[in-house]
Amino acid sequence: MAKALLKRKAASNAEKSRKKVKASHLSADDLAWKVVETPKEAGLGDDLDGILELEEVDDVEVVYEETAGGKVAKFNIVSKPDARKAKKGDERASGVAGPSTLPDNAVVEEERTAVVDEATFDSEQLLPDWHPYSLHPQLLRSLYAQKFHKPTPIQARAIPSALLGKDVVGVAETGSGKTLAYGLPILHNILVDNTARRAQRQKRTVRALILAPTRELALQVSSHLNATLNDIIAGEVKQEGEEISLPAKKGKGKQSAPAPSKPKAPPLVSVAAIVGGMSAQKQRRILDRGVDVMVATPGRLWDILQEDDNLANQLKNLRFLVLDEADRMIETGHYAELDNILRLTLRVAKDDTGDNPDMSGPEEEDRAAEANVETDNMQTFVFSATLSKDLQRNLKKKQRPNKGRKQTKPASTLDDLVMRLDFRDPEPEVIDLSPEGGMVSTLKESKVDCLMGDKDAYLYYFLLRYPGRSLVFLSSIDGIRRLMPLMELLEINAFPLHSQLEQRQRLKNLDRFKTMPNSVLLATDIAARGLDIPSVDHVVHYQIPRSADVYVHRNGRTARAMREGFSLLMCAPDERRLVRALMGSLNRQEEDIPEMAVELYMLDKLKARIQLARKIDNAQHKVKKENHEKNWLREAAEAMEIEVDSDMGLSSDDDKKPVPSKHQKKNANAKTAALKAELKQLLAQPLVARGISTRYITSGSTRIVDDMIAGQCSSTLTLAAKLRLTPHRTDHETMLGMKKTQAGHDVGESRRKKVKKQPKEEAEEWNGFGDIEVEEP
Ligand SMILES: Nc1ncnc2c1ncn2[C@@H]1O[C@H](COP(=O)(O)OP(=O)(O)OP(=O)(O)O)[C@@H](O)[C@H]1O
Repeated sequence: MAKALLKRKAASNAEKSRKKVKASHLSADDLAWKVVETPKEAGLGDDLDGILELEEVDDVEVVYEETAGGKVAKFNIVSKPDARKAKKGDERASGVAGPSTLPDNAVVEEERTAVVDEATFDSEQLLPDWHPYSLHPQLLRSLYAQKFHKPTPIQARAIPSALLGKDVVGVAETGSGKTLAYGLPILHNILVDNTARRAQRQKRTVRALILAPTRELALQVSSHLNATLNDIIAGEVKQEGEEISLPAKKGKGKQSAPAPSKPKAPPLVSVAAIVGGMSAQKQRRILDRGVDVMVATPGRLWDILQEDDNLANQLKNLRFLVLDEADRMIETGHYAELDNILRLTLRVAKDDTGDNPDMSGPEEEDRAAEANVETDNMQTFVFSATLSKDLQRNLKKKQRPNKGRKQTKPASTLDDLVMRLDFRDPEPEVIDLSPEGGMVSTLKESKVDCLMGDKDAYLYYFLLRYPGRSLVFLSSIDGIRRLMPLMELLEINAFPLHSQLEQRQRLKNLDRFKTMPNSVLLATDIAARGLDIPSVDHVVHYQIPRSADVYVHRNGRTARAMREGFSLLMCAPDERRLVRALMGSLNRQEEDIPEMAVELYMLDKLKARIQLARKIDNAQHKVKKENHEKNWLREAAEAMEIEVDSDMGLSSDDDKKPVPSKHQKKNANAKTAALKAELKQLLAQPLVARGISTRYITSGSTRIVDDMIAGQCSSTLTLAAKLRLTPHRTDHETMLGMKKTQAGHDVGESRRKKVKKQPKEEAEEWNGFGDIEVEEP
């Protein structure tokens, strides 16, 4: 600190001008303090118990703000110009490099894209692991730009087969890159094909249909594919025929006005998402313009298909059909729509005038071939992190039901669905890379046993104890509605995500969750599948998932693409049976999941806050509910031109209830306000771990800086004692006396002994996939 102050006083104007000062003012607590090492010569010894622990901070400029209460010190971080940028600047100034049209903040992109030059891009050298697939150069450049330097295991297995024209059923753990495993072969084929089509000025038709169970997943898949189509060549992001300057990074000052743009040429490959909750007209317009790859949810697509024969005809001639997360799709209540859509993709015998025949089954296929069935080369891809082993075996054995043979009852609706797909390939390639027990190796699982009524407190404890991005799964929308106001009252950044929210709101909440590093998404299982949110630190199962698959997919929102992740299962006594069953389906035991350590002393303190928040919520809820009912009644009565009080008799309930007088209302409001004030006070109090004195804390840390600037810290001891209050980097921000730790570090060992891991034959870089520790039965 002293260093910062001295620096400020010593800073010359010349020095200031060399530094780029950011305009944001920070408080002392926001600065990156580090402990000052005590010089040995001072003879103070090592064990000072923190009393003389000084902290300092570098590269901070102090500015004073005149306020009504007097002068207040604020701080600016001064960043030294980055050597690399400085060099660039020098070069520009000296005219060595030509003037750049890029904004300053695009320097990084400029460097990155410089090598992705269309003419000189050498995939053999730059992407040796991708090179053998001979993908379209546009895709290779994009993979390089996205830093996808090698294929993931599922991509390495699926892409070659798909490029050979085979049907593929791919099962691989969550976050393992399945989207591109099917996406790259599709885009490659269409890119090659479209170059020829464009030359012949042919109209676009849908050649790939990707069906996804939820709107969010469909939108995500479509943007993932679009990002892969973005051809990044030196200095610009370019979709074939389209020129866009690199987007400036968010929040980096003013952006220069866009240069007048040339009329946009259509992209070489067009990918569109057709999902519910968004303007159907707009989606129809997009379809009318022509789409190559359609990513859709079954419900909305079937709605459109019923009115659009042209589109239905296009789907009869698909080149690729994909079922992403097929197992979830049949659970979403859209089975009938899905079935109808899939019927359009069945092969039709040329002499067949009726409904589509069931062409599945090997015998039927042979007969069809003889009976002059229209041949086509549609490829079918089915991908999920969870597909039953039985289903995979049956697919291999080609035991698909057919008309002639006595049908054995399929094991599940999913088996039924997949078995009804009309694979053109007599032997679809079944690739199963799913790990034993369904869990990703970089995931740390844990469990906490608690009473049902204590789950709110445990959740609150967890969120405060381990700040980060936490995705909390609840089984019902009502549960989310109950928890949301509590979270708000407790000042937790929480957002809901469930099917009864408007689509716009769903996307907005998802976006907020994605962009805020310390936030909570309270979600139903619509968020369990496929969503690729970068850096979800924790998944919390507030309620036990209803099946093993759901458990796997929920957990799959964290620990993606080899990142570390953490999951917590909250288990009430009544739910233990479910947990045992859940683990049983995964061939595991309840003891396999280690217990999470909880600081019960801290938990008890939090319970007081929760109780108060519940009281406030109940009071507010009661008023809201009554108001809502009354308003509804009044509006209905007005619409019917009826007097509520007399004719409808609806007022009788109201009559029975004593109408609160103005005074009573005022009292109720005052009571809620008092409760809120009480909660606010509780929230403002530091949470202090057992055995820690609050002696220093109460003296307040924020004023220290002002004191120092005003020269009121006369003795070193006073200063040091006050400085002791500045939290150290490793100290927990809200729980004083506790260390900041990662959730995974506070988890005990699994109660089952682990067998020593066998040494692997060959170390792979992407080694988390399909690799799980073997445990004793
Ligand atoms: N070859 C690659 N190298 C590095 N990262 C990749 C590669 N391919 C895909 N990724 C990234 O990995 C992440 C997970 O990919 P994706 O969403 O396709 O996983 P998934 O297997 O479909 O997961 P889920 O089963 O949960 O749907 C994405 O952020 C994606 O950009």
